[in-house]
Amino acid sequence: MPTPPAKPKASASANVSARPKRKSIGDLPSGKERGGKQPRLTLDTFFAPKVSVSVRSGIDSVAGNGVVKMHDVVLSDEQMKVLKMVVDEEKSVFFTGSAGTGKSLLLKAIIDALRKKHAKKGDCVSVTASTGMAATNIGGMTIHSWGAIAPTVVDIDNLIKCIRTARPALQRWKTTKVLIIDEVSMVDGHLFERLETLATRLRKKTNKPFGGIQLVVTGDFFQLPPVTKGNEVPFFAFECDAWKKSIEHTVLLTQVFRQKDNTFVDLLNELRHGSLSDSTTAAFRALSRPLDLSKSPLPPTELFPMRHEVERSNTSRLQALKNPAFTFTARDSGSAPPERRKTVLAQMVIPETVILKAGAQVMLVRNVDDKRGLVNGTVGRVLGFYNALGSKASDGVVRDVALGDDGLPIYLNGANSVATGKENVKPPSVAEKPASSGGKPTSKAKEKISEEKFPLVEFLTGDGKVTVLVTRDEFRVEDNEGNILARRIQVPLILAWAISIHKSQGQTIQRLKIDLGKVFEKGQSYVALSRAASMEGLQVLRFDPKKVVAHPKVIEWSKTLESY
Ligand SMILES: Nc1ncnc2c1ncn2[C@@H]1O[C@H](COP(=O)(O)OP(=O)(O)OP(=O)(O)O)[C@@H](O)[C@H]1O
Repeated sequence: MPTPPAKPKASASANVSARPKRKSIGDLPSGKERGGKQPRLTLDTFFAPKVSVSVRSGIDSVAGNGVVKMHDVVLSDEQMKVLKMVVDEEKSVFFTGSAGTGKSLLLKAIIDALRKKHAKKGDCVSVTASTGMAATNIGGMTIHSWGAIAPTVVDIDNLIKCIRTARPALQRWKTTKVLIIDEVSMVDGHLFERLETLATRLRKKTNKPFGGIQLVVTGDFFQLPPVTKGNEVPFFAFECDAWKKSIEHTVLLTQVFRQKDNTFVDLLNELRHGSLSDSTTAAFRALSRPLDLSKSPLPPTELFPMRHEVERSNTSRLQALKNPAFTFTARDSGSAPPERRKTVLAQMVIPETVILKAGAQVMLVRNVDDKRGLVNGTVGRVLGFYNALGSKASDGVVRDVALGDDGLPIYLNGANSVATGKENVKPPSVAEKPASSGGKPTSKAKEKISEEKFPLVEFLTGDGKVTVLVTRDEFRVEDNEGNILARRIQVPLILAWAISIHKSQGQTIQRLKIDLGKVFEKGQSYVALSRAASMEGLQVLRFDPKKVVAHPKVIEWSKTLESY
């Protein structure tokens, strides 16, 4: 049975402090600032635009026997229960669970199923998340962008006036049947309240909460909290009245998939709640030993709380490599005025310049092939730089490559054909012999070979190694009418000897090194440590139980949750 809606003990107004004034792309001036000769504003002038991404996930079958598969993964009973509750029973649901319980995977299954169900009704399924990164991962928009919530417009009547001038946003408010919100732990309670008010006022009159929109909300409140200024106490979404009114069912997923080792799962669970027994503390301290480097071609990825620490670590390690550097400069375009375009491009996960060398550790920042583990967050090592085969060099992220006995790459063009190439030699010759799979070279493989050389990367996935040539891909930001404000064509890789804890959220990392001495935020240690797939692949430095803190409000509230 689903649990009844959670009844948090903390009151909606408890520990609430002034909301931080956050800047976003083209913040709307305040009411005062907008007086006088200012041109009439439309919402397109200030809210963050839609981020367009490719999410290549899908349900393989929604079979009559009720079994749902995400590619080769079969949803568990508890995941199925949520899926049915959302898709068949049309309930407003919040599903949560500790790190690795398959919330993201389930959400992708839900999105696919809802889109299929509502295929004829256009865009009535709205996919959003609290942060740009999280939105990118599920092919959605930030909740601020979706709702046209200008952080600087405090007065709700003013905000409504603004939204009414933005046809696409108003349309979304009116036509949405299901609103999905991912990584809800970072949604400020005041924002949630505001969304509910807007839904009630902008949509047809109804007695139903949230203007009759079905909510599908997920996240883990033990992970990262809403951003606050200084020492402000966060006001979590679960604390606000709108939450209590709108969420019909709360489901706690209990089966952890990321870690296979139950001992590790138990240790992480204690860590999640921030109350560690002596034996758990001892177990984490014992993980300070260095990882066995002979067991993997890659050194462990280091996690840092601060972006500048990440940059310093990556830059110094790149410099230490003696191999020649290959610089990939983004090809940028877009219809936004130059300054605006610059701001939009600066916020993309992929930088304007990517400098790589053979031997560099890199991370894929695109979901390319879930089935083979080539997803946003997969880490690999650059083996060398080679030409892409085929007519277009920038037609899509990866080309399958295997290394031949002579150490040269064999290009697998599609499933059946091959060609070989030499590093830094242009163009590589097209092999006439069939691949080991027995196919023949396609005509495409014989077409003109691009001048540009791309990194050949050996990725380490949960199932082993996958070697692919990573070509350029398109990152784009659109406004709400689908106009491309900014487009960046770039190799979808970032350096990954080190990454920030923020960027690591949602990822599964096979080999990880974390220095907890530098961690400051509640939930941050848990997010960092729970990325590890195993204890064997995890090194923890300066483990200090005092740095492992869960927010007391979250602990209290979580006591009201039970598994379904
Ligand atoms: N039903 C399932 N069967 C097998 N593997 C699964 C299942 N559900 C999820 N997984 C796998 O478990 C891992 C963790 O899943 P996922 O990232 O969805 O968890 P999460 O709850 O969103 O974690 P986090 O809160 O840390 O982001 C992934 O590798 C995912 O493919």
